[in-house]
Amino acid sequence: MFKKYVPRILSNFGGRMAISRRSESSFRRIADLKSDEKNVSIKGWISALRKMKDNVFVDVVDGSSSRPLQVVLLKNNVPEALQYGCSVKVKGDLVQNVNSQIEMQNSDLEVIGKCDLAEGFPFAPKKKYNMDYVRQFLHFRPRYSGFNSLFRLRNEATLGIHAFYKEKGYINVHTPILTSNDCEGAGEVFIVDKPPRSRGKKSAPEEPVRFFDDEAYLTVSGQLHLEVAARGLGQVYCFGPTFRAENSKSRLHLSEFYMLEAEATTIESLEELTEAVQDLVHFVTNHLIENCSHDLEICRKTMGDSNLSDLVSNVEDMLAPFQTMTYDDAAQVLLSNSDKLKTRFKNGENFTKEHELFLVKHNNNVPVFVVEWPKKIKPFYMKSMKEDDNKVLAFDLLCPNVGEVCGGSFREDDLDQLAGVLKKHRLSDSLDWYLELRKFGNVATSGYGMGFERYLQVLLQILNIKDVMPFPRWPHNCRL
Ligand SMILES: NC(=O)C[C@H](N)C(=O)O
Repeated sequence: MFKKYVPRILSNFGGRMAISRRSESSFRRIADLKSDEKNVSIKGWISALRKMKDNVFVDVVDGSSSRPLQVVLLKNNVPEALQYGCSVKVKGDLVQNVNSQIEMQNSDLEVIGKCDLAEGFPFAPKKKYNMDYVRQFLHFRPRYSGFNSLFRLRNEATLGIHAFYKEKGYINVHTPILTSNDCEGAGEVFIVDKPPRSRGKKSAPEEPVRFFDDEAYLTVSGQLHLEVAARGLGQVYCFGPTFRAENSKSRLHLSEFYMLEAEATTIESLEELTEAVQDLVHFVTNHLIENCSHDLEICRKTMGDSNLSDLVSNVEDMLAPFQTMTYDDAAQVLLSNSDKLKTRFKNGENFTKEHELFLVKHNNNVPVFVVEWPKKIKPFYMKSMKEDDNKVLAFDLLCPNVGEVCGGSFREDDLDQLAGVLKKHRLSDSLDWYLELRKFGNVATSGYGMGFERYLQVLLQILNIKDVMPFPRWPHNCRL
């Protein structure tokens, strides 16, 4: 029997655990403040200063909210080092001011860390900087108002994603980052290499390199592991860092990004699969609107690119019913508009970014699923259509600003078919276990992978993917 263990710092109120006040910090978070409280202490950074005749009005932010707390200081009570950007401790009484906002009065302010523009702090008060400039200072970006909001949005979207899957009964699986499969057809892989200890020391014995003499890679997708987990758990998902080694410096690629992937035995048609993706996008977008609409507004205003006007979506576009068109229909649209395209489209081939964006625009900037793709341009694991063996049961979800945000398919589950495909791709040895999944207790699965940063780019109208990732990595750039 398990005995219920109640840690000393926890007390049990009516069956619900509450953390004892003794473990709480004496500092409060701005988001939690209410008016008419006295002697409240906060810690944060100065985001604005306004000097009046008798008072100085100071805006303090602490990361908990997009709204700063206004602190009123008497002029003769202002520390000398007080400047935009410095870190402070403030204590005072909270009241509701004439603008119905909470304000701190009778305040005592202590500067904890000075911040001097003259000594080289790269951001001046009230100035708007372009994203390329801000990106040079990854170590200060969380304090820049748009990024401050972005971090909270990423957090809230993550919570929304987990809430969505919990509601749908999916199990979160921690798929590995180090993996021995490099063969998804998803892109180029980073190879894991252990540096030989002997390097530089002639006498020491040679140490094995790579992954203890074996091949190992940084994951390009958790899909194959999810296919394992789904045949046991039914409905699974993973959400974690994913790595691609393409030498691309485009505004849409990172060497490390977050991908949300799901796999299920319970979905029976391509229509159901695309519906599941639409539900996910709608749920997470609504979750963000409900929980951090001000952050959404700030992010779009300070970091969004208004030059994108004909490419961007409104938040509402992400909540509209998405469109669906077959690859063949999409191909017809591109062929009949070839005079408007810079890159030539050849039927049966993949779309370029320009083609993807053209198709979205053609659908009035509402996200569009392109379904039923030619087999020869899609990865080996996709299931052929019964009606046409040259097509696979797959989709790409195309969105404004970025093009493809999500891709998915039914997986080939026929043992003989898959054995043939693996043989053709010389994968029979490395993916023997993948084939065995179809041999013992098999059930068909389908799933998808959504680029988290691309979704945020669409929602926030942000041009460059590097600006929706806290610490972006791209070719030749691994700062911090
Ligand atoms: N789980 C998925 O379907 C995503 C797919 N493996 C990809 O990397 O694009």
